[in-house]
Amino acid sequence: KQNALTNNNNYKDHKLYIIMIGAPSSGKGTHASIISKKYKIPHISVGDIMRDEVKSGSKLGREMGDIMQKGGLVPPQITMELINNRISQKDCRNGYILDGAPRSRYQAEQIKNILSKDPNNVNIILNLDVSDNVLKARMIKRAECGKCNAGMIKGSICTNCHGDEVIRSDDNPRTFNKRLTTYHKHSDAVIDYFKNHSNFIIVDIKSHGNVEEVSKKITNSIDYFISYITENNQVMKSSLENIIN
Ligand SMILES: Nc1ncnc2c1ncn2[C@@H]1O[C@H](COP(=O)(O)OP(=O)(O)O)[C@@H](O)[C@H]1O
Repeated sequence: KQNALTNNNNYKDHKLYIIMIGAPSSGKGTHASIISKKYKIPHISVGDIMRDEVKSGSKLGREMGDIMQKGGLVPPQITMELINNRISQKDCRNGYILDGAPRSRYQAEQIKNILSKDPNNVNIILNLDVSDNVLKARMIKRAECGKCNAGMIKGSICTNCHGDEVIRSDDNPRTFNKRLTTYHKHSDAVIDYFKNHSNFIIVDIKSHGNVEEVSKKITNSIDYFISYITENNQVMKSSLENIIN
């Protein structure tokens, strides 16, 4: 169903904020990019922002690069500063999709505080759920475009901009396993934190299928949410899980 939010990226006083969480290789970046185009909200990839800082060669970038190469988390204050700088830009005024944060309870608290300032925000947390075996198999096959950062399969050309592939230096089995361990260490705390805050809706998306299948589930859940708001003029405060999967 088309409505004001999809056309105009806000409905009355509601703005759309989507937070993508999920393990490395769960598809956060791919789906964030699809959602960004469909709902006309900017895609904020925390990993890309950090990689840009590393590429800049700054002292901060060098320190961050070491941590990222070891599969750890960049310190929380630095992470929040990078996120805050980006989301305070003009294009984020009417909502955005945050891909790659929060990754710890502290980040969850900070992001909750930012998004709770406006009680009319539509805050959807998409939790991409994929088993570790599938994640590992995906990592071995994946590359990304050196030009536009879109996700792609190794040995192909970018379908988005025809750019050449690059393989992320942290997509090797050793670093990947560490990233996975880091993810499992924090993910329950992040999800539990939001479960206790009623102005955030958490949608668990079983993401084992192909991109189209998963994308359909995601779009259905967002559209369901939007039509609820359109019809009731209030933000829904219950779980969508049963409707989506
Ligand atoms: N919110 C964050 N907090 C701390 N570190 C982060 C955050 N987001 C990204 N990073 C760092 O950047 C790396 C790459 O992140 P990302 O590109 O999102 O890939 P993935 O989710 O596949 O691990 C992470 O392993 C971590 O070191």
